[in-house]
Amino acid sequence: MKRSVLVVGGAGYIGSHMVRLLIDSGHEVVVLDNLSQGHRAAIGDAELVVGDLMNTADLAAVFAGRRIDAVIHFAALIAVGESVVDPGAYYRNNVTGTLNLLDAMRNAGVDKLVFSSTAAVFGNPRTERLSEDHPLAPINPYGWSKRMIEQVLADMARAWGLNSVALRYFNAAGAHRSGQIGEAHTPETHLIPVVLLAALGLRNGLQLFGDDYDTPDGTCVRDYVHVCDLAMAHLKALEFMHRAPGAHAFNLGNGSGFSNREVVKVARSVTGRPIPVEIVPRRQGDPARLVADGRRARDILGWRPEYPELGSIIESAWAWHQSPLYGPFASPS
Ligand SMILES: NC(=O)c1ccc[n+]([C@@H]2O[C@H](COP(=O)([O-])OP(=O)(O)OC[C@H]3O[C@@H](n4cnc5c(N)ncnc54)[C@H](O)[C@@H]3O)[C@@H](O)[C@H]2O)c1
Ligand SMILES: O=c1ccn([C@@H]2O[C@H](COP(=O)(O)OP(=O)(O)O[C@H]3O[C@H](CO)[C@H](O)[C@H](O)[C@H]3O)[C@@H](O)[C@H]2O)c(=O)[nH]1
Repeated sequence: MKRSVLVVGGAGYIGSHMVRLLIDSGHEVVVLDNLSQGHRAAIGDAELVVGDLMNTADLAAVFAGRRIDAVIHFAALIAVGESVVDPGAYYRNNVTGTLNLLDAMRNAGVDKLVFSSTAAVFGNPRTERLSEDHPLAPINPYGWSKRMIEQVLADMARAWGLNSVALRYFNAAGAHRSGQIGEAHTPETHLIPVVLLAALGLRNGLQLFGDDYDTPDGTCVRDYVHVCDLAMAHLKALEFMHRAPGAHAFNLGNGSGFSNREVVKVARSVTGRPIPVEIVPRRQGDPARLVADGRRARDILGWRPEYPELGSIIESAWAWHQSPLYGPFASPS
């Protein structure tokens, strides 16, 4: 069924892949983004309202005069290390900003939300793979900001009937098969793009944050999931909310963990370039290992990742970073 969807943070990395999928699937889209990290060019012909979650007038204006069936909310500050250094900015933007959005939704009578949560809500894992039943015990302000909103969503389901799905992504990576959109943050802090920028000679190699973790090779382990597979999970969540009221959460990962050293090795093989690595001290706030047990999303949402292999995820990101279209995205807007 055709839906009318507000995508908040839709000009960003994951949001722009969502916008593309919604349009390709025949849905109507309006994007709200402050372009602090987003790119106008990433959303093609979709309608863009430039506005900020911290400005309640911007929010009221985007809902006024539009029929919106559901909101997909990507807008946030996203860097784990930065959140340890500047927690206030993270709680303000991610928590207060989302509360403002929820108030505007309630005022406009919109009761469906898909929320970008994160594996960082779990903190240090007590089991090899993280299922939805694992305790939530974040170890950095970024993770706490998302954990708090998950609680807010549960409370608002009871208070006024908000229906929501929190999707806890593990590590998003890769780019759209068209080669037209992909990851481009300023500054770039995520491992795979940093490694690929080093392969291109646009950075002096990779600073690897710590090799003294309790993992097989001493470097952190993460579960990489293709950005287009994440977008597909949102489409399924959108339909799920129509048949399952209340607040729900799903973990989205492929269930395979790769150490930072393994990521560099696969990237060297995909790019055929030497990628120099310098070991530096640990970055604050990093859990040693985050790997998903994604069975619930597969069983209940029917989510089936199309690109589960790390090699193909990095290949798609490499194609994007080499594309002439990447250049204009290398700074925001
Ligand atoms: N990238 C990952 O690996 C990852 C993993 C888990 C969860 N997440 C979550 O997914 C979401 C999207 O991540 P991303 O990598 O696409 O990030 P991104 O920075 O590329 O996208 C976020 C977008 O939101 C916009 N934005 C930020 N604050 C805003 C505000 N106050 N008002 C309006 N717009 C605002 C930015 O301009 C940007 O376009 C985030 O909520 C993030 O926490 C990301
Ligand atoms: O230059 C770098 C960049 C990263 N790393 C390491 O690579 C691993 C992955 O780091 P990323 O910054 O790529 O990703 P995170 O796991 O810290 O966090 C990402 O995934 C999380 C979910 O797992 C969050 O939701 C978050 O938004 C998103 O930034 C970490 O061990 C990090 O220390 C380096 O060694 N050098």
